[in-house]
Amino acid sequence: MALMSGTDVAREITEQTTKRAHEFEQRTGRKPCLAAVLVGEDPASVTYVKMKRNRSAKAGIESRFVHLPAETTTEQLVAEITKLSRDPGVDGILLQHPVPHHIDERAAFEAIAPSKDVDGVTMHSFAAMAFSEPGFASATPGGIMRLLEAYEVDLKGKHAVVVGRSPILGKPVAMLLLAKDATVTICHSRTENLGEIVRTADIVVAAVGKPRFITDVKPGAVVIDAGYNEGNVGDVDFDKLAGKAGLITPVPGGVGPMTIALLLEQTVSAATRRADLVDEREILG
Ligand SMILES: Nc1nc(=O)c2c([nH]1)NC[C@@H]1CN(c3ccc(C(=O)N[C@@H](CCC(=O)O)C(=O)O)cc3)C=[N+]21
Repeated sequence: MALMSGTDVAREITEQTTKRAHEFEQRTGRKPCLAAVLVGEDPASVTYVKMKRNRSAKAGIESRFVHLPAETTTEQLVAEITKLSRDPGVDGILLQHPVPHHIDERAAFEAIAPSKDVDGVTMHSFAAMAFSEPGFASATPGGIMRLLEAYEVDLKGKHAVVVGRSPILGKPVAMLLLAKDATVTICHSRTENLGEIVRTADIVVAAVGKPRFITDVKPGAVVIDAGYNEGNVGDVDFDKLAGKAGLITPVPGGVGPMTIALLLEQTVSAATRRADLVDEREILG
């Protein structure tokens, strides 16, 4: 068994991001700017947003925090996000998931301008991932793909089993694996014989949201744990699989840091692209 260190790969990516953020500032006189939107006071979400903002600051990215009360309506949230979408000082927008149940999350996500969707949560970004067109990857799926790449995991023709089908994790990571010529199976809460299917996988991506749910794999399988349950517990029973997997991500120190690295990298890319467009407009008059 060998560990896949998200911490190490994320550090390398963020070094590059920091350089690019600095170049952006030299060029435009301002830092790239990420707006983080949080609705309500869920303690885990408060912590994640804080982590993302701290990591942004360290990389030379300014962050703006829009903290809305739990009673915010869909209309109010859409209005706030639309404002950020139109604000020329904002390069990227992150709406922390989950939002309170009474809010139409899809409507809120779709208020994010595609050019600022650095967290890859809109239908536009999903379609780009599904069609292998340029665009922003969902942060966690994008991070998982970069981790597999860094450890030179061969995906072509291999059986990848994704456990979970959420719109910002299971579904998009399945699309990205497919684009790399993996044979992809998506399992979920209604799947029959789930354990049997998982045991046929060369690569397992656990994205179910159930602590230590994956307890057995094929010997030598590559195991990616995208779970983030309370107390830093993943969806994979690490102790049970450590001796059996070929490569495995720890929690913490695996997918989590990669998610943030991708968010920051894509924020600088969004900023740079917008500055390029402004320059182009000036040249063309
Ligand atoms: N729109 C949206 N985009 C997200 O990307 C998103 C979200 N909503 N909602 C919540 C989940 C969760 N998430 C994590 C990111 C980093 C760590 C992370 O870096 N964790 C550290 C440990 C945490 C610690 O050090 O305390 C690690 O795994 O090493 C975990 C979880 C992003 N999410």
